[in-house]
Amino acid sequence: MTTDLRVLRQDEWNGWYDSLLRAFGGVDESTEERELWNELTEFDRFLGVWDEGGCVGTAGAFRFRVTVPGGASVPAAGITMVTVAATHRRRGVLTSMMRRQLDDIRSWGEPLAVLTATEPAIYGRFGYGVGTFQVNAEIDTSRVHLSVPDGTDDVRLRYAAPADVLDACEKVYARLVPRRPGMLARQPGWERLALLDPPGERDGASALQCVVAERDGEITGYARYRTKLGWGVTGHDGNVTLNDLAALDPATEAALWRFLFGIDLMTTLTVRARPADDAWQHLVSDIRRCRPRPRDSLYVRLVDVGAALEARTYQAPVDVVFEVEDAFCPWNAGRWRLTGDAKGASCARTTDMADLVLSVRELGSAYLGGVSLTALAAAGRVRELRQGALAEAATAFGSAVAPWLPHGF
Ligand SMILES: CC(=O)SCCNC(=O)CCNC(=O)[C@H](O)C(C)(C)COP(=O)(O)OP(=O)(O)OC[C@H]1O[C@@H](n2cnc3c(N)ncnc32)[C@H](O)[C@@H]1OP(=O)(O)O
Repeated sequence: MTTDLRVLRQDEWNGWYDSLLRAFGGVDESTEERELWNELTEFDRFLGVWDEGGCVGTAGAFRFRVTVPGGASVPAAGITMVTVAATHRRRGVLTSMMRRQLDDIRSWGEPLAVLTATEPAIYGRFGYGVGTFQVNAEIDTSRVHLSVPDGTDDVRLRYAAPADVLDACEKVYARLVPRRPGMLARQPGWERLALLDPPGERDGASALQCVVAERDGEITGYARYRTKLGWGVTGHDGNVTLNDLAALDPATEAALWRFLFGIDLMTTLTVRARPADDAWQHLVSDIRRCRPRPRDSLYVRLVDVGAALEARTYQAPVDVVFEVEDAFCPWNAGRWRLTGDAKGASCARTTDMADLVLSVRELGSAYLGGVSLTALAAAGRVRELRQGALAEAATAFGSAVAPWLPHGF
């Protein structure tokens, strides 16, 4: 099979995007969403594979910055829109795009690549490890109650049209980005994703609604959500679905959750893609009736092991030699000495004996502090050669705040 893999041209985008939608199950997307993705496409970083004029492969790499433990904002390629036409599957087209992408990302000097996967089994072979988990929940708000902290009553809530307060909400989001590993610094344009609200995709629910929280005249948080009223034999049976919520302090956080729990005629609150350590889980009277479920979220690939490990800090002093296996990006393979603490780190090639043996995929999983090296060792995926090195590294790599990806891409 001879196919042509090359950078996407602007005049090819429509056919390229149609091919992508077909591979994602023939999604019928709104014009509004299509136009937004077209605007967000970074043409110099998007690839297409062509067979006799037809598009059979798509892949992109957004120019992102992701927060790492310690608060630094590190360049990361946001891998997206990866598809291969069903007519051309299992012939190595995906592998050829992954090869080209990772070589490109290395040449751009970006130490990380990140993605969310339609199927978790796809990307491990290319060195991506699951680095963050999210929590989904179906909360029975007719039975579950909240205990809120002092100060909650000082927070004022008001309804606002989502577009009218977009800039103010984005400022709140931007203040939260350095506080939590995994959060993405949003480039101009990306905030509009949160406003997408095509009537055809509401499934009987309301248009997007927004409530902002204020204290002393300043916006300190917001929630965007939809409501869907239903009636059962016992009466009202409505559902609230939360799209996103951000709060700068505990009182604001509690005020917003109390609002969502208390909307009249609603008996359930559906929560998607929240941080693993989200505060509401500790405000509720009955976590079991909230049915929290973890799900894999952001996959992380260290494209440059040395630069990536140096870019974050470590919550306890660490001095270990890793033997890294990386068949797909062999420039990472070999021994690296990492020394670091909460102030900074250095990571360089070494000929010293290895303390821990692992593949780049495990390093990707542990990188943001959301997956423990000890757990990976218990699964046989990290081997300890020097006694004590595992506990030392596992403690150092941890994060006081659970890493979290705030939105898809
Ligand atoms: C970041 C994102 O965009 S995630 C979106 C991923 N895309 C989708 O889910 C859209 C629907 N699926 C597809 O488009 C395609 O099936 C793809 C992209 C997942 C795979 O494309 P292909 O060109 O068929 O993959 P390719 O032939 O290069 O396979 C490489 C290897 O991965 C394996 N593989 C491919 N797809 C899968 C899968 N879904 N699950 C498990 N293994 C897989 C292949 O078996 C092969 O293994 P091998 O090297 O041991 O033989």
